[in-house]
Amino acid sequence: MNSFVSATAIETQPQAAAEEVVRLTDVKRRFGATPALDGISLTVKRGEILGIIGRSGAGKSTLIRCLNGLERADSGEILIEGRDITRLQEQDLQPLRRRIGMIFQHFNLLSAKTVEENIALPLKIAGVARNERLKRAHELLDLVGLADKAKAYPSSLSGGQKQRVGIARALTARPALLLSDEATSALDPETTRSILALLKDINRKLGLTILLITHEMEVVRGIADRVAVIDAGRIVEEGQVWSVFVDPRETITRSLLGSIRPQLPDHIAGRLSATGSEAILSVDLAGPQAQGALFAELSAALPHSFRLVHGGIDHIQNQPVARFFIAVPARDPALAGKVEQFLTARSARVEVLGYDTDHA
Ligand SMILES: Nc1ncnc2c1ncn2[C@@H]1O[C@H](COP(=O)(O)OP(=O)(O)OP(=O)(O)O)[C@@H](O)[C@H]1O
Repeated sequence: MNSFVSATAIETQPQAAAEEVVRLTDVKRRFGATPALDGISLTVKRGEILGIIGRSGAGKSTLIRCLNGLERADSGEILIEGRDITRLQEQDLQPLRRRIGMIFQHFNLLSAKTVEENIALPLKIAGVARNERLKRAHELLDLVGLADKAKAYPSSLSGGQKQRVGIARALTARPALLLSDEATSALDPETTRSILALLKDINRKLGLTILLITHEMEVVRGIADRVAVIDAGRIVEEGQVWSVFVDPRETITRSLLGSIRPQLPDHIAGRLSATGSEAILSVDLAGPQAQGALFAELSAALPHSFRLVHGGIDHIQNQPVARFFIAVPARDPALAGKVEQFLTARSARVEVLGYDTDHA
């Protein structure tokens, strides 16, 4: 973990405004026949990290452009710290845009300027004196762990270092909201983890509100408090990250969760049919139950009632989240029902996926 300077030196300006930094109500934006945003309603509370996840074409970029006022919504309200940006003229949007810092997939740094100049640029544009803006740039370089790179040019930095500069620049004007647009999509997994750790650290230290737009559930899993799934311009599922992981309701959410959630191995899934010698059940559960002696108790209550096939326990937002696959002998047709009853009585979600005949 990096050692960062005291957050008090660079705190975001406290605002007397409402708890909600962002509130969208029934926002619509259509391009010809395509409803890019089809009635989006969501809120982001101060200090919260909200992940918005969706496939390509789901409406993420349109949502970002509407949020920073680059795109006009056809209808609906977009409140940033209580002010409806859909009603503002272009010249009134400018100060509001300064309340939103942005980081991008490809960093968008100016190659002819040094790291400190890149970071100080928003203050230069705002007319802040050179000494003051460089002081601020150095505070931010300390915060992102790049104090020794002030005089370097972006071309000499790694992708992770460039994104740290991008984060520092986004924070220069002390924004109320950090908007992250696929900020880790161009980075390798290890660098992604370090950038997510940095964002979480800044969120904790500064109380910074972060809206993460991504197509990767791993990013959401890493740092978000809540997740909203966007599909065809609509929020189709929303909740605390751990609860969406344990009980995804929508097919699109299950698909986005993909391999970061245990799946029945392909060679077993491919064998499943409507009859067979064993029923294959998925078992999902979260909280203390996920770490309890659930299977030992099941074994004691119903001896020889199951075989563990696959799965494990993950920890999301400090919550144990478990997903297992078990095989239950089908010779006693009532057994699968009894096992299911035993597990559901202990708050597990159980689904019979099919029957297997060949587990040798
Ligand atoms: N300027 C535009 N003109 C016409 N159609 C557009 C325009 N911008 C977006 N769309 C359409 O609106 C829908 C949502 O697009 P958007 O770019 O917001 O999705 P996205 O989730 O950001 O996708 P990606 O991850 O691929 O960038 C798509 O069907 C897209 O083709």
